[in-house]
Order: sequence, then structure tokens, then C-alpha cells
Amino acid sequence: MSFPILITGAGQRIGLALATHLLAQGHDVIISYRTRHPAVDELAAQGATCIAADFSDDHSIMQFIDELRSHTQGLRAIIHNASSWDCEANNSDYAQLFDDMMRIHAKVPYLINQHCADLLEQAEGYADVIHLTDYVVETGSPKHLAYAASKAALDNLSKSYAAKWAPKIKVNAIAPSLIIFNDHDDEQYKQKTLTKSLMGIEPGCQEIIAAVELLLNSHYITGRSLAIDGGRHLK
Ligand SMILES: NC(=O)C1=CN([C@@H]2O[C@H](COP(=O)(O)OP(=O)(O)OC[C@H]3O[C@@H](n4cnc5c(N)ncnc54)[C@H](OP(=O)(O)O)[C@@H]3O)[C@@H](O)[C@H]2O)C=CC1
Ligand SMILES: Nc1nc2c(c(=O)[nH]1)N=C([C@H](O)[C@@H](O)CO)CN2
Repeated sequence: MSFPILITGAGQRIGLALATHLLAQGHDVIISYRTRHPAVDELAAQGATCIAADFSDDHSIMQFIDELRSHTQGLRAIIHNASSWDCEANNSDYAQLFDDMMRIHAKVPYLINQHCADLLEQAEGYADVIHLTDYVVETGSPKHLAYAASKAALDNLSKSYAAKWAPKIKVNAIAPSLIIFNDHDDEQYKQKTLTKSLMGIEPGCQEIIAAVELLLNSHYITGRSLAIDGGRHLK
């Protein structure tokens, strides 16, 4: 029996592209969303199970897990995509920022993994957990300190879970740098960002879709991080 793939934060952008692709490939898909973007209605119309979840505190995380478990007896994969790219310049309450970053990028994946391991065990063949981290796990980020630290925590969880759950459940990270700009990004920021990688392009969501497909179809990659960063580390 084939079980659904869960994608968190799939109401827009990369998560939405992943959900759309996996549905088109014939997978059952469950998503979490915070804002009911019109795209969520479209995913529901394509057969996705869409669960509202604002991961703002422990209770709401556990409520999501309970609702998720009411929808399925198993999971083929979990893609931890939900994220907030927040920074110190936009916050004066650093304690709150740090807690928020750690919650969405490390605590949410940790609690979902801890409480849904039994669902992954039901998968036919291999199951997968994929953590969306960030290139800055390697380098840190002077402008997104708490964000980068929280993504580094998520990267570390990938290694721990890979060792804990092998061989049945493969656990990997995907560490992108620029994939898609935000609508509010101005031309100066875009040009500056494009110069940071050797490839010098805004590659788009297809790069992450291809990386997810590689991991889902591999029988021998676990505990690793796929760097999808245009050679930024060599600039
Ligand atoms: N885009 C890029 O170029 C890069 C992306 N990445 C990583 O790839 C992944 C996807 O990136 P991208 O598509 O840009 O992500 P987004 O910034 O679009 O965020 C993805 C989703 O996370 C949801 N979310 C944020 N905070 C919460 C919360 N507290 N509770 C519930 N949901 C929440 C958002 O919901 P809502 O829609 O309601 O706001 C949003 O839909 C992320 O993990 C990101 O860090 C890494 C490097 C580069
Ligand atoms: N949750 C998000 N995380 C990140 C985003 C984003 O839009 N949402 N964007 C980036 C940048 O593209 C960065 O990689 C290059 O400036 C990083 N993380």
C-alpha cells in the first residue's frame, strides 16, 4: 500500500511546487499551511489533504500531529519545508526571534519526526525524511544569526535520525542558497545576490524538485546534505 508524502508549509513557493509535482507524479500528498493562499484550494482540488497549522507554540504543533495522524495510517516521506527567513535587523526582541527560529526550523521537524516515526515504518520499502536547511549552515550568516543557527540544528538532526532509523528510513538535508527571490526583493538586492554564486542565476523550484526526486529514489543516500547552491562556496 502506498502512503502519502507530508510537506510542511506548502501553501506557496518551493513547498507548493513540490506538492504540485508529487501529486502529478501520482503520490498522495498531505500539506500543512498557515495562510489559506488560493493555491491551497487548488491543491485540495487536486486531491491533497490540506491541514491548517500555525506552528507558533508547542500546543499547535501537537494539534497538527494529532490531526495528521487522523488522516493516515502511514507515510512514504516527510519533507520539512516550513520556514521563516527572519533576521535581527527586523526584530528588537532577540529572545523571541531566537525561540521562533528554533521552533519552526528545529522543534517542529523534531516533534513531527518523534511522533510520526511509526507512520514512516509502515511504508513499503524505504521511507524518507528530507530537511530543507540552507547553504548558511556551512558558513553562518552575520545578518541572519538565529536563522542560520536554527538551520544548523536541523542539519544536525538529519545526521542523528539517519543513524537512528537506518536502513528503513533514509534521512537527508537539502541545503539551498538562492532558489527563488521574494516578491519584495528589489533589483539591487537581486543583482547583488546573483553575483554570490558561480552560476549567477535564480534557478527556480525545479532544482529542489530534482533533489527531492533523487533522494526519494535513492537506496544508498542517507545522513547527507545535498548542496544546491550554484557553486557559491567557491566564489
Ligand atoms: N527560497 C529560497 O531561495 C531558499 C529557500 N530555502 C529553504 O527552502 C524552504 C522553502 O523556501 P521558500 O519556499 O522560500 O519558503 P517560504 O519563505 O515561502 O516559507 C514556506 C512556508 O513556511 C510557512 N511558515 C512560516 N512560518 C510558519 C509557522 N510559524 N507556522 C506554519 N507555517 C509557517 C509559510 O506560511 P505562510 O505562507 O502562511 O507565510 C510559508 O508558506 C525553506 O525551508 C527555506 O528556508 C533555503 C535557501 C534559499
Ligand atoms: N524561508 C525562507 N528561507 C530563505 C529564503 C526564503 O525566501 N524563505 N530565501 C533565502 C535567500 O534566497 C538566500 O538563500 C539568498 O539570498 C534564504 N532562506
